Amino acid sequence: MTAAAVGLSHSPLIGKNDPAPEVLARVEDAVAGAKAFVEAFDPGLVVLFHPDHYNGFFYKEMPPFCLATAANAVGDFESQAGPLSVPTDLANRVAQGVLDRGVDLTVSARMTVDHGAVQPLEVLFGGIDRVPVIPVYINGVATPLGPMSRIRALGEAIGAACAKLDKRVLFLGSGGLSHDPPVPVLEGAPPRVAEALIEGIPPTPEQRARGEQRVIDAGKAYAAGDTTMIPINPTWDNALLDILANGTLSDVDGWTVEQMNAEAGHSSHEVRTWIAAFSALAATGAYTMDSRFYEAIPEWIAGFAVATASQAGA
Ligand SMILES: O=C(O)/C=C/c1cccc(O)c1O
Ligand SMILES: [Fe+2]
Repeated sequence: MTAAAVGLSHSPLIGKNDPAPEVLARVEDAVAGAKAFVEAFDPGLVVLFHPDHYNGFFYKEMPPFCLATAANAVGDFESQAGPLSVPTDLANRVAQGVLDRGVDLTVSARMTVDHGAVQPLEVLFGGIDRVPVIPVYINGVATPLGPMSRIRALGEAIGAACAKLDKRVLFLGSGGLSHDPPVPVLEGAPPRVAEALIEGIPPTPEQRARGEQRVIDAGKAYAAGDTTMIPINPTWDNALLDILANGTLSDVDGWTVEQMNAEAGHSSHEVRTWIAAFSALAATGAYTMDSRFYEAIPEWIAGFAVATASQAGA
């Protein structure tokens, strides 16, 4: 088995509230580099660690993480809708391998995914159905959130399970880094919002459009410096990228949810997808980070990063 990893921030505001052209050009360069890396690696299987933004997972059952044996994209923020190419038999084998290694994984035979899963597939592969992909949801917004050590354990178990496959496997993490978009919170929510967060009542097109406009407006306010959101934290973001580059992944075990909220915003937990992806790669052997890009982009409400890594000596 051969493995590689890519971490890629996502934002539903890309193309809807863009930063200055020179910032955009730097991002496009970094993304083009990641695309070239992926093309050269030529994965036979992608394991996609992604969060959800109350489009697929709701409080009636909210697992800390869940592996899909089939998945459908909802099409929020004009992202692509429809089925992903999930190889069900392989997904079941990986799920069994994770459970055999003592991590209490849940599975979904009909996972709904949103832009958090779709955007990296669109950006790196040109669509959601171009490559066999096993989506692995990791909760990054819905409290209570578990310890970072369990995310490492999940990533390691998935890496070890995939090492048994005769495949070229790309571990892809989608999200983060520091950011604090206006994602709804169950605690203290008005009854109608609470019901939607618990039951997952699909929004009407008008409700969805209003919710999306609220995020776009927040991006404009964030960029104008007129906001109550926790600022993007480049120091925190670069410290995380250093940990990933150095392979000292257990350094995150001491991070607490409260500290992450305060220092990097309430959606900084999306970095759990990066931790899982790099832990999976680390479980297959030593690795090197081949490329690393970072820029704070308030217009996108994102500490925006792109990184690629491959097995040492590959
Ligand atoms: O409201 C949502 O569904 C998500 C918003 C958002 C904004 C900026 C960066 C992200 O990672 C997001 O998910
Ligand atoms: Fe997100």
